[in-house]
Amino acid sequence: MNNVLEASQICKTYRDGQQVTEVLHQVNLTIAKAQMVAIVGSSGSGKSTLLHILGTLDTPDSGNVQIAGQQIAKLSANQKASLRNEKLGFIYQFHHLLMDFTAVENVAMPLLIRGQAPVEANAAATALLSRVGLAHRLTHKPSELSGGERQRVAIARALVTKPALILADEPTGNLDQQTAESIYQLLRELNREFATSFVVVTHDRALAARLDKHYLMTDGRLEPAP
Ligand SMILES: Nc1ncnc2c1ncn2[C@@H]1O[C@H](COP(=O)(O)OP(=O)(O)OP(=O)(O)O)[C@@H](O)[C@H]1O
Repeated sequence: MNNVLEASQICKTYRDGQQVTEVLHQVNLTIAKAQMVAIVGSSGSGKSTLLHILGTLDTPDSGNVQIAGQQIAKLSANQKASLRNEKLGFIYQFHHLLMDFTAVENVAMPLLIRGQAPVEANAAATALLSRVGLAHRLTHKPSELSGGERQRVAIARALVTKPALILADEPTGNLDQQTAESIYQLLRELNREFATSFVVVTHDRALAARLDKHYLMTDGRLEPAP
């Protein structure tokens, strides 16, 4: 099985009293191993909602999500948490790094949660931080790093468990053009090196056009870009 993710006929509606908002309408998405896919769309079109559903952090009203061959709807909360820890990595625009911990500690955290010994976890985190160009920032805390450096720490943290699929919400969102370019180059290198698949939600159409496949989200409908 070469598909890391298969989502079919995903629907999601929010109800607030009388008001019904259909946020996702019969969305289909398939991601192959080592494929990088972009989703572009205007604000409020449903991109983050879809990303949360693909990441098993939210449930669709109907439709199926399969990750690494497993039907998400059949899993318990604990099984979903294990699947997230083993198969998925998350990168957010605002990093969500732990502010009281150093770069190495932030990156080692997912391995420690898995039960890996601290010495090994720190060695793996150090190697990956060096790989993303932060060998000289290992013991810095997030407040002592630039925006681009923090994003690199977040990328290293997402990759340290060698996930099959990384879900990235605006990974270059609040960065200047040059830093955004270097983050794109880094994601592409890591994609080639580890055969990691990516779903990247972005407003940056130039970035989207450089990924392997590019979709447009319009009012909850996902279509391949022309
Ligand atoms: N918990 C919720 N309850 C009600 N409506 C919601 C909820 N979460 C999201 N929405 C609505 O769903 C729609 C899609 O939101 P979503 O965050 O997925 O959009 P987006 O495409 O990611 O936007 P942006 O680019 O601004 O982040 C929006 O109209 C939003 O107001």
